[in-house]
Amino acid sequence: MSAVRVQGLTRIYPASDGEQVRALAGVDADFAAGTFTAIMGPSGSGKSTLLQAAAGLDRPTEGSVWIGGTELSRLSETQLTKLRRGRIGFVFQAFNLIGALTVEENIVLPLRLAGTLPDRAWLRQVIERVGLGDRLRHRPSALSGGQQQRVAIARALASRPEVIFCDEPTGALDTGTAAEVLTLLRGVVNEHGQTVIMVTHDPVAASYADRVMVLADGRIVHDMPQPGADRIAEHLAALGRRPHAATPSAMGLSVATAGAPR
Ligand SMILES: Nc1ncnc2c1ncn2[C@@H]1O[C@H](COP(=O)(O)OP(=O)(O)OP(=O)(O)O)[C@@H](O)[C@H]1O
Repeated sequence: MSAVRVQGLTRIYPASDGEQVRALAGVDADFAAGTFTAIMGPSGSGKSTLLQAAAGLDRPTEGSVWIGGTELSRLSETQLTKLRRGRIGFVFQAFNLIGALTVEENIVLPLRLAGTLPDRAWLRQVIERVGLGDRLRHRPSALSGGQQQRVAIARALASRPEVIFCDEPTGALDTGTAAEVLTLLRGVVNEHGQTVIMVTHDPVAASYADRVMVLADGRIVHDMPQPGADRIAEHLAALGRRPHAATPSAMGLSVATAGAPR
């Protein structure tokens, strides 16, 4: 069963010089329920655009997106908002927590916005999983970066969504804290059967996934079962050597030495 499917996904942006930017050029992909996928590729290859379209945050120029059995282009803006609040979770690099609210209030905010009552037993599990039970009354500013990202993950999980989309969730974290956050995402897939789709530049982060998809120029150029951090880095470095492709430094390449515990 697919948690997310995209077909013929094309996104064209108007550019300031009157030209057009083809950020996605007909992407087909199927993300099975209960799997963890990393989306990688050079800067400007279309990763965030793919994530935004697949998550219903942006409407594609052409093509279709399904979340479970629901095709997004058939939905009104109100229906799309409802679907995003109930069936999708988001985690961003910049945490995006509300400073005036406590940790607990941040976690339940999407449920309040959706006007739904929290499933108390599920929330307890989520809070226990992210290890923030003793921080619920704190403001986000009193927490470390890793703890703030764990609040953001708990918030993404609060509605018990089918899919969690993450855009560079460890981009602002040090290596050790990043490993904790990635282990948490891995556990969400292994133990709760949720689906995680994560954009990352980091081969070590990608090595926590079941599958690695690499984009270049708005197309999928590699789609492989977890090959390990070293192989991922090699694939990315090879892409960087192609004519006209982004340089390895623009890809934020780091030399990967460690694989991830699964
Ligand atoms: N709102 C926009 N308006 C115009 N062009 C855009 C817009 N958003 C993205 N683009 C262009 O679309 C292409 C793909 O951008 P996207 O952000 O998806 O790439 P990315 O792979 O996520 O890059 P990065 O790794 O640097 O975040 C780029 O050429 C970018 O400049």
